[in-house]
Amino acid sequence: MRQTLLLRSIASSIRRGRAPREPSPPLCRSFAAAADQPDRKVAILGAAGGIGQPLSLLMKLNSLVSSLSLYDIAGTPGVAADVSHINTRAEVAGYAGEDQLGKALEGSDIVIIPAGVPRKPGMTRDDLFNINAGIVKSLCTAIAKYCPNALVNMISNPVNSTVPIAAEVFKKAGTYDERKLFGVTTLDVVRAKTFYAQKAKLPVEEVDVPVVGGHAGITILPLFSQATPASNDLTDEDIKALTKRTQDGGTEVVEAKAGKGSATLSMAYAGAIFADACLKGLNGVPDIVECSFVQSSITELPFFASKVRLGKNGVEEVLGLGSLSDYEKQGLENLKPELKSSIEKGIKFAREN
Ligand SMILES: NC(=O)c1ccc[n+]([C@@H]2O[C@H](COP(=O)([O-])OP(=O)(O)OC[C@H]3O[C@@H](n4cnc5c(N)ncnc54)[C@H](O)[C@@H]3O)[C@@H](O)[C@H]2O)c1
Ligand SMILES: O=C(O)C[C@H](O)C(=O)O
Repeated sequence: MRQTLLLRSIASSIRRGRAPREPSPPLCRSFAAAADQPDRKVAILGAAGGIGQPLSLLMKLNSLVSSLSLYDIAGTPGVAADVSHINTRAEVAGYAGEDQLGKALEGSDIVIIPAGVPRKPGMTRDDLFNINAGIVKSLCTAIAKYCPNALVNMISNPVNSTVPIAAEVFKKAGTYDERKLFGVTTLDVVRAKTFYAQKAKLPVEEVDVPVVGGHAGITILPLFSQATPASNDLTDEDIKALTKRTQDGGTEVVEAKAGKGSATLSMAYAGAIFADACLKGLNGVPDIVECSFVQSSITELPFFASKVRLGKNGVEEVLGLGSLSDYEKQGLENLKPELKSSIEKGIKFAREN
């Protein structure tokens, strides 16, 4: 088609006795080509919020997305109109209010949930439980009804409890598939990589650090003994400080924002990385591995964050912990009681409400 047009323009220039014009380079190139990618619908619940807006932007830039469904209790028509003008593949629709939730969810391959309240200084993630547990429960009830086969990427805190709540809701509805439910812990990995690269003076884009356990305080356990590239320059004190900074990364941002919420931009980045990995897995790209809080049997706890291999049906394999340093072994034992109690709290809430 382009070639035919070019030939016609050359022929007409020759007829008019002018030199043929070079075709001009395309304007506003999109980020990536979409050729031959299957159609994928991604829904974001809480899309008008601090995380939801930049996450909507990043998912609009992802050429694996053909349909982007933005849902919130209010404000989504504006976000959707704004994002929809970006010249990338995904068609964008905004839905506001509970009566539009079904339409927002129908046909979704992935549902990302950043709906709920964030922390203020002095609060723990568990202090969000009373509000966010109910929000997550009602959204998951709708997912079970309108898109029971979707992969669910849970961002809403406390993740250590909201993932078990989602599992119980899906079990009750008869739609639970443990391969399709993920607590998003990617921000812990993003932080661990950044802090480790800075301290070890390594190029950050080459660094990998697995983070296991859960997503709150000491339940976040970065495995610096498995970091790559390995660094021989770090002392035990350095590793302790890096571990603490990773565990307190969320609080560092909450305090810096001084009452105006928690991490939103770095979380949107992390959420977009994780959703992209899920999309690639669904599309059959091999060897897609990310850390995530999933149903697990690698410890005695029913949910645990570790490396998981993603495939066409979600989790293909939950990978083991690998060999741990004595410091990490101790960290693992220390985190279990808190993680166990957060998981049980979520399960109890979902069963009783
Ligand atoms: N997993 C992580 O690593 C991580 C990182 C950062 C934040 N978070 C959590 O993400 C959540 C959102 O944070 P934020 O900064 O975007 O908050 P925010 O208040 O800026 O946005 C939340 C959005 O959720 C919407 N919402 C509330 N109830 C809803 C419902 N029933 N249905 C749909 N939308 C609803 C609100 O209208 C709002 O737009 C918080 O719970 C926060 O703790 C998790
Ligand atoms: O710290 C928070 O409350 C938000 C989030 O869980 C984070 O790790 O940044």
